[in-house]
Amino acid sequence: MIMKCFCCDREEEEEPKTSKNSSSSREYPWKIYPLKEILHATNNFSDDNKIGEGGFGSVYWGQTSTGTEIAVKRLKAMSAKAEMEFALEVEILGRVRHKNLLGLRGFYAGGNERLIVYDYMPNHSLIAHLHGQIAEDCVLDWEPEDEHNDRIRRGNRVSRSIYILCLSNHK
Ligand SMILES: Nc1ncnc2c1ncn2[C@@H]1O[C@H](COP(=O)(O)OP(=O)(O)OP(=O)(O)O)[C@@H](O)[C@H]1O
Repeated sequence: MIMKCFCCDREEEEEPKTSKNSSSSREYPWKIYPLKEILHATNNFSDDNKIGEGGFGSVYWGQTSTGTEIAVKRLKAMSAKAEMEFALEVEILGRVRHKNLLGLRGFYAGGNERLIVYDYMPNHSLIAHLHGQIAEDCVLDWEPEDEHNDRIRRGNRVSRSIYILCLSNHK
């Protein structure tokens, strides 16, 4: 799934420095990570650091030497489909930058290893907020009471449509 919906209630933090490896025609705020740096940050992809599992690989929490928290997706098997997912994700997230979208910090590609480094999002995914314990604790009110609530309701409708789109793409 390319559209990454995380609930971002986060402070603005310093962007990673654009590396010499990044495109010179456009200043992308990502970098190509040395494998060593990612291994060090994730404690060699220790099971204790594992925070999730997706269709294409496992996601690990990590911390860089400067103390920045990161999430690293490690593609589990090299296949044409996985390679395509990797390329698309890096390409799209590398171009889009918004405080409510998951930020790409960089990637590593070498041998059979494909790693994508994101900002770590501690607030769980949109799906976790719409389902499960978090959803039970925080029920959205869909009923408009006044103009302000009506705007929120319309916003919720859009979010719902995006969510449904995400789900249908996910199948
Ligand atoms: N940047 C992140 N910060 C915190 N947790 C994350 C981050 N990225 C992924 N996760 C966790 O890892 C899980 C798996 O993420 P991943 O992106 O691999 O899967 P997905 O989007 O559900 O599926 P797909 O493989 O189809 O993209 C997420 O549900 C989430 O719990």
